[in-house]
Amino acid sequence: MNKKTESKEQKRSFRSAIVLAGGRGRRMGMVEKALLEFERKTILERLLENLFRVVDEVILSVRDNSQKEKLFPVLDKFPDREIRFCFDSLEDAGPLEGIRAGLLESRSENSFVCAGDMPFVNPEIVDLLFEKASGHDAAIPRWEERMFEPLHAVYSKKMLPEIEKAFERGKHSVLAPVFQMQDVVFVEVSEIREFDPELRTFVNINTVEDLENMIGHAKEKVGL
Ligand SMILES: Nc1nc2c(ncn2[C@@H]2O[C@H](COP(=O)(O)OP(=O)(O)OP(=O)(O)O)[C@@H](O)[C@H]2O)c(=O)[nH]1
Ligand SMILES: [Mg+2]
Repeated sequence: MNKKTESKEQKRSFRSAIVLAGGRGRRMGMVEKALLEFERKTILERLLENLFRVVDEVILSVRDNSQKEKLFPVLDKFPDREIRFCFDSLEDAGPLEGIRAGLLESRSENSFVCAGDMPFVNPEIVDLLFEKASGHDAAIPRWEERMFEPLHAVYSKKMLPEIEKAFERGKHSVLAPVFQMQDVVFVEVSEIREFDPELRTFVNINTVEDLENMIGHAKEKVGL
């Protein structure tokens, strides 16, 4: 680490990331997507390596204890890092429930939230989103009018009461509480492209085809 990076890190406040991993991976055939491996590393390990360049703790948002046990071995790869688990209260309520559990567990006012099936999350973009969110309720990438990346965004704890209200109204979309918050910063994808021209940071793996497209022969390696 050079002096410039060191002084930048000293200045900033404690940062948390929440990795959503409580889904069932139905479109992939019920696999644990975070544990898919290519080039000898799981998606989760890659993601944690990238996140720990810019955050101080990571919360793995899982549905229950048996899922925690499956993901637990990844902690061995990060012996000096702060990694905790949180659990859904509502069963199969989707990513919004995972965000709620994560924000409750987070030690920071602002947390970067991403899906656990994103192998190429770019630390520079995470850094940018934290900077944009500072003093605001959230910072969310926006493609164009009403197209967003809500599972690659920074949220403050102010989202929590809005999540409660959304659930009370029977709304489970992540954007439902977002649009109720007063001070959300939208970060244009054109700005993100300056750091990540191919926007690999948003890549997520939903289907076997996604996996094949991304890593060519990975299909063989994971035995699908
Ligand atoms: N904690 C938690 N995370 C979830 C839940 N549902 C989805 N996620 C996570 O949210 C992210 C985005 O969800 P999807 O891409 O739909 O993943 P998925 O639900 O496993 O996949 P499908 O079953 O194919 O929809 C993934 O990282 C999931 O693991 C949930 O009920 N609880
Ligand atoms: Mg899903």
